[in-house]
Amino acid sequence: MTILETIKGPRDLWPLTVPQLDELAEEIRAFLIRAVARTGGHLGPNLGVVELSLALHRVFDSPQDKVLWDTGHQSYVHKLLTGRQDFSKLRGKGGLSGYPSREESEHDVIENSHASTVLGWADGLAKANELLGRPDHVVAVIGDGALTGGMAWEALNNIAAAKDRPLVIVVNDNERSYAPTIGGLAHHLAALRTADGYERFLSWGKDLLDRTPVVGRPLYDSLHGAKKGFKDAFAPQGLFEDLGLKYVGPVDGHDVAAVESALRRAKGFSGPVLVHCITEKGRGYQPALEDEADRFHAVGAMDPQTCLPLSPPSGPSWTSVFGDALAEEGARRPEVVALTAAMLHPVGLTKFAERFPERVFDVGIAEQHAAVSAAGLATGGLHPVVAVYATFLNRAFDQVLMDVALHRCGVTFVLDRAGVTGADGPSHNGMWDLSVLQVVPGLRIAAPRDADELRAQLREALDVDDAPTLLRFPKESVGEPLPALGRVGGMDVLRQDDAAEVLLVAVGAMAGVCLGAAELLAGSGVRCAVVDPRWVKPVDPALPPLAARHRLVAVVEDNSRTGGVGAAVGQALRDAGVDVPLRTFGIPEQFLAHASRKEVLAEIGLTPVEIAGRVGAALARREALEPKENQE
Ligand SMILES: Cc1ncc(C[n+]2csc(CCOP(=O)(O)OP(=O)(O)O)c2C)c(N)n1
Ligand SMILES: CC(=O)[C@@H](O)[C@H](O)COP(=O)(O)O
Ligand SMILES: [Mg+2]
Repeated sequence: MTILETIKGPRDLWPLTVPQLDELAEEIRAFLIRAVARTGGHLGPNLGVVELSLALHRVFDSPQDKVLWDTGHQSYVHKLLTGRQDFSKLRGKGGLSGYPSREESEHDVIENSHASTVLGWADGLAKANELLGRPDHVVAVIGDGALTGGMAWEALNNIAAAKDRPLVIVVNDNERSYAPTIGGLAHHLAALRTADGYERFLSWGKDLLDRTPVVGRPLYDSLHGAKKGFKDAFAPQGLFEDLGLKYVGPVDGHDVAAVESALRRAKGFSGPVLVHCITEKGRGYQPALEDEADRFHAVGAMDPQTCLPLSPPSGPSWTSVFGDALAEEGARRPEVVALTAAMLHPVGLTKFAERFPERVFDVGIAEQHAAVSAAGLATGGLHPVVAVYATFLNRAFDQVLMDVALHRCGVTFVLDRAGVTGADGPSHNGMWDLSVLQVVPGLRIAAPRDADELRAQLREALDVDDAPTLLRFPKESVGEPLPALGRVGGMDVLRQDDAAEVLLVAVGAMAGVCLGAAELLAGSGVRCAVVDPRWVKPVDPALPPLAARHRLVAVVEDNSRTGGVGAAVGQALRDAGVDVPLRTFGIPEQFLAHASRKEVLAEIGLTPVEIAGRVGAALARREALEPKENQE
């Protein structure tokens, strides 16, 4: 039996010796490589927090003490130590979530996989403990990447002010988000890392000079006098200490005894304290360590020996089509610049960055800053393209509204992972953008249905320099071209039928689903036309009169039904005095449990069969309600 198999809960760690802990760490790494290669997941981040997780659960008594994880993608070891060792369906339907989950365990608190929130949670929990007289500890783990998010600093500002409120912050500093972490903070963390090197260098120098006859001592004394200036130059006084936080570190995050000692010291402080752990993303797995792009930050199911994907993609992704198109546009349009929030490669900016390195800005995990900086770039005469995952733009809504749109800035937002993403769980689905952004005056939104449309709509967006534009597409292969048979207003006709009873309005990647539904309906004698609005906001003025020529209209979108495109179409029809019955198909107003995109789409009825069935039933109900003489 392995040591790992004996760990049923954190307290089983407490009696272990350091050699046993080192052995357990190796067992855990082997487990992670084997299990995550089989299912896919965040392998690199979790390989980097093995010893840290062991030490945390030896020093703190979870769940009484709260162990909190920022972003939560690095909580696999935490799960292994808190009674969850069946990773066979990790991130899959009915299996373990890839993030903390209260439903799974009392040891889990934050399920939200959006970065930079952990310190806010910790601030609140520590205040609650103080007010309710609980002696429990709160320890928050935040990565160096997540620390570049503004929310982290809002929390730090509050935490540092409460000098007598215990709270332990662990900075898991592996020098990377996906790519190496950017910005002044990264430089400061690096300086703190050298602080340790500086001290070691100093003690080495002192020993050497002590052993140097005659000149040694006087030389050491003069150097020592210069120490203050030298230290400030090479290891500046900690930003965190200047804020008012106690600082412990830097600590070798892979030396479990050292981490444990630092955490025990921190636990003993009566106020807020920051433990700076130096770790290595991908530790213990050479292919991850050699992965310059992102140290196997997030891998698909793969062969652990060859690292080749077990199920290669069926075709080019939307991301790759966008990346190629933007690089081409960038060659023609010198005013185009690109912004990423620490996800240059995942959002497809690699090629653009290779060709125009001076025209790409990685702002760190700071989507709000990206939007406001883009407003500045646009006002300065450039055309910024802000490429983010759809769900992460949620936090920049006010900046899109009040900085970009209010000032009519020509900024183009490109939302990857729009719609159901699936395996990353409820906080990763890009299911709110078409609802939340409906209220932004002047913002124009496009949803391409295939690669050609993505390229065309990107060009159209880049031509707009007096208003914000936005494109959105899902996490999947881009699929076959879906050619237009004609155009009505600005809308493409995908299935032509002048005698159609039903009009299906297909939003973006739902075009294929609508064409499939129309085919099924035709098989049961219901004639359908299918249109793709292309630009879904504002609603095309040609849509109400077109709708009026049908007996039923259905809008199908990979977005929340609440306040989405379907709702906007309904409002446009009413405003135009068109009272044709309307059905809206989309994502229900709920948080979706993790499963594959395909499984989730089936669960929520965004499939040809389901849509055909419900449209057919709605039409039948309409017929049943109509007086006989009205029916053709
Ligand atoms: C608001 C937000 N933006 C972007 C992401 C995507 N993302 C997930 S993990 C990650 C990098 C996190 O880096 P760090 O905090 O240093 O953790 P590490 O992976 O290095 O352990 C990013 C950018 C996110 N989860 N949340
Ligand atoms: C934790 C996080 O937010 C990202 O790592 C995300 O899981 C990546 O998603 P994709 O795998 O879809 O790029
Ligand atoms: Mg990091």
